[in-house]
Amino acid sequence: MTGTAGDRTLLATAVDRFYDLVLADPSLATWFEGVDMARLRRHQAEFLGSALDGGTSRFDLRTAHAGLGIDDVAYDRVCAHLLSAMAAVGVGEGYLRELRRAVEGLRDQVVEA
Ligand code: HEM
Repeated sequence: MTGTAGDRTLLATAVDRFYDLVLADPSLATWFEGVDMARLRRHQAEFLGSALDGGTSRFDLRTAHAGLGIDDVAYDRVCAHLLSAMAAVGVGEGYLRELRRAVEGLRDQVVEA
């Protein structure tokens, strides 16, 4: 999805929308207190643009989330916000299906509680 400049702009828009949804969700907001959100939005867009397209990423998700006590419920909610943000910017069904499968594959690296 992230081959062209247009794709990268779309992804950045989706990531902004994604974190707006996360921060507006009272069951998730506390995890992000004190986090530099501009940096996180940037890093998430970079991560999604590389790792989820089958490439490698400089981010180690296990290390990034270590000690945060993230459980399956929180993980499911974050993934739901990610998918609805992607859908809202007009990403196609096929890509959404791939994305759903890809984020399911990351669960073990993020959930620890
Ligand atoms: C689809 C699953 C997820 C992906 C792909 C993902 C990806 C990332 C990435 C790329 C970073 C930046 C790492 C860095 O800057 O070195 C990050 C940081 C972070 N993530 Fe996630 N994440 C996911 C799920 C979650 C969930 C479920 C939560 C909490 C409910 C969460 C909370 C955080 C927090 C708080 C940080 C910032 C940590 C810090 O800067 O100290 N993430 N995540």
